Amino acid sequence: MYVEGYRMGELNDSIVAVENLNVSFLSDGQRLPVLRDINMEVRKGERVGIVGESGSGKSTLANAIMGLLDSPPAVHESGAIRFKNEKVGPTLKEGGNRFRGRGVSMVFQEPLVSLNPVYTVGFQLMESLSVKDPGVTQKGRRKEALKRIVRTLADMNIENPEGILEKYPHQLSGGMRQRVAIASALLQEPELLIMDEPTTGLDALVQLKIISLIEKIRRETGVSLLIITHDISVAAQLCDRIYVMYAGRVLESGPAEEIIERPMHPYTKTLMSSIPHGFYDSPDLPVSQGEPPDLRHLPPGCPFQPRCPLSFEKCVSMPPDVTVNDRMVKCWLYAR
Ligand SMILES: Nc1ncnc2c1ncn2[C@@H]1O[C@H](COP(=O)(O)OP(=O)(O)OP(=O)(O)O)[C@@H](O)[C@H]1O
Repeated sequence: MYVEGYRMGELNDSIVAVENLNVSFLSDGQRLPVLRDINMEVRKGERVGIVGESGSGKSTLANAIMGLLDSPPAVHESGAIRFKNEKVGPTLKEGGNRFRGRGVSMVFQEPLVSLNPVYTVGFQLMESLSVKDPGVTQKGRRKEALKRIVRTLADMNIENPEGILEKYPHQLSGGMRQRVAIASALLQEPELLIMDEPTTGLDALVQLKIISLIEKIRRETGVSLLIITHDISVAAQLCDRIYVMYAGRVLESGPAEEIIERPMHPYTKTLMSSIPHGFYDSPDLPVSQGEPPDLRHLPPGCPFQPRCPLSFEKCVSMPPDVTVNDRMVKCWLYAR
């Protein structure tokens, strides 16, 4: 299978590869297809963005990669996930927290999910540190462990890091919680850090600070990043490559710069047109009205077709992946 001009998993710098993944959720006795034929990859040192509206399946994809969909209502229909070219289980059931200590950490959408409300920040960071280095919590090494924790918190631009170790997560501001959650993930020394909506719910100034913090982390640690966001401008600022998701499918992917400057899929164009003018050259396509798709009643063919201002007869059948150099788009406009 060709994705973006190269064979997935063929390069030895692949960190995580998702191949033809199909996942459903059981709902009212029905199988709701939430991820459909997903192919994506994060390579060593890359910053990859998954972009799409609420409900497009971004978090489900991240959870599938993490092995967190290990029981109903999630149903693994088909496909595989590889970590450094090694299959990490043909079924999601094999996966429960499959990456813990193995190189992938996740910062969840709401930092209070990443952080346990009943333990102090210091206790939780010590736990994170022991994922990679189980002996670090032993008596003789506590001083060294504390030093590493304080250094990592300082790297997150937290002033007076010692002062928050005895605090509980709810005693911190939203921005501070996000920094602690990122520190907790980094203490596990991951090769891939997945961040689900890292800036959502934070005020504009804190968002900017978190974005520059993520850039700094990438620069200084070389960690690969998978950024999940509904905000294409966040992906534009942070990512090298972008996958655009809609109704559980990837409709477009390619280098971030090209997607931002020359979006191909009409859905990507509508996402771009929601960015205020002057920030980027928003394409002149009206934002499509209408609700996000109901996965129970997807139209035949392209799922975006009912909202697409450019749809035509062919769109009632599913377009193939059209690959042009390192870009992929799933749209009949390019398959004619
Ligand atoms: N546990 C579940 N049981 C049934 N359906 C679910 C479950 N979790 C998610 N879904 C459905 O799967 C679809 C994708 O949800 P998902 O949270 O992955 O989307 P998203 O793009 O991350 O959106 P958001 O940013 O709002 O979380 C949605 O239709 C959602 O209702």
